[in-house]
Amino acid sequence: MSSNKAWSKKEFEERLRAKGDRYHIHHPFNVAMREGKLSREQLRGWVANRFYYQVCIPQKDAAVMANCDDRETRRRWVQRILDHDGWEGNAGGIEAWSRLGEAVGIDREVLWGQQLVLPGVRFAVDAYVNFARRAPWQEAVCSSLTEMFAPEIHKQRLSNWPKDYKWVAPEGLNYFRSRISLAQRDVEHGLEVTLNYFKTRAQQERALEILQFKLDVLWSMSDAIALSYPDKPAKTKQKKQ
Ligand SMILES: O=C(O)c1cc(C(=O)O)c2c(n1)C(=O)C(=O)c1cc(C(=O)O)[nH]c1-2
Repeated sequence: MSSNKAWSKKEFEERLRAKGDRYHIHHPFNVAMREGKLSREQLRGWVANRFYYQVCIPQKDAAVMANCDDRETRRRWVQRILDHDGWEGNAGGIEAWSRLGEAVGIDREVLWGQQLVLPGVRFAVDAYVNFARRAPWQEAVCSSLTEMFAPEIHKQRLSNWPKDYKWVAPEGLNYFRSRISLAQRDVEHGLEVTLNYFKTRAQQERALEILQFKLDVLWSMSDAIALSYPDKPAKTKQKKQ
């Protein structure tokens, strides 16, 4: 039966990439961000909540490594943890995100204390970390492939924030700048693992479901943030008495 035939690697990759139409780049909250429509409070809410994702990513990557029995893979994967946690002479991504927090005016203690992290964001991010703890490491690698779509969203922010959110200190944007090349490197490795591991058609379809799960994690985070930081109703002109 032809419908059960495995896709070629090329077609499999194309189907993974086609999932980009469900990326949070299309979420109404992100669309509003790109169109310069967010209030200071909304932008601060987003930065404070995304911080929880940032601090959990290295734990997620450590879970992948803990489950991985392949030394070569671990040697490459460990770099992801260092990218976020930093090392001597490099403060790392979490610190860069915390500079973004300062640039939008969030008190360092409030940010690091996770005081603004919403329950929905916590649930979504924790679901991702728990998936990486429990799944075979190759499945966890597959779930990181939303990063295929991340360079575009970082580029959007780099291009529109300086004109639409002039009140944000420019050095706050360094995190986005740093992630473009790192995401591309991560994706190269993630795709290599995924295209080799998911071989049969059923496995390839499972990979698409895993990617969808991760897209849903990101979408749910945006839903929770949008709900708690709603648009202000447009001001109506006061009638002169
Ligand atoms: O700003 C974003 O929209 C965005 C999205 C994603 C993603 O697609 O998962 C990541 C990042 N940023 C990011 O900065 C990052 O370090 C990262 C790591 C991972 C991952 O799943 O391992 N995703 C992402």
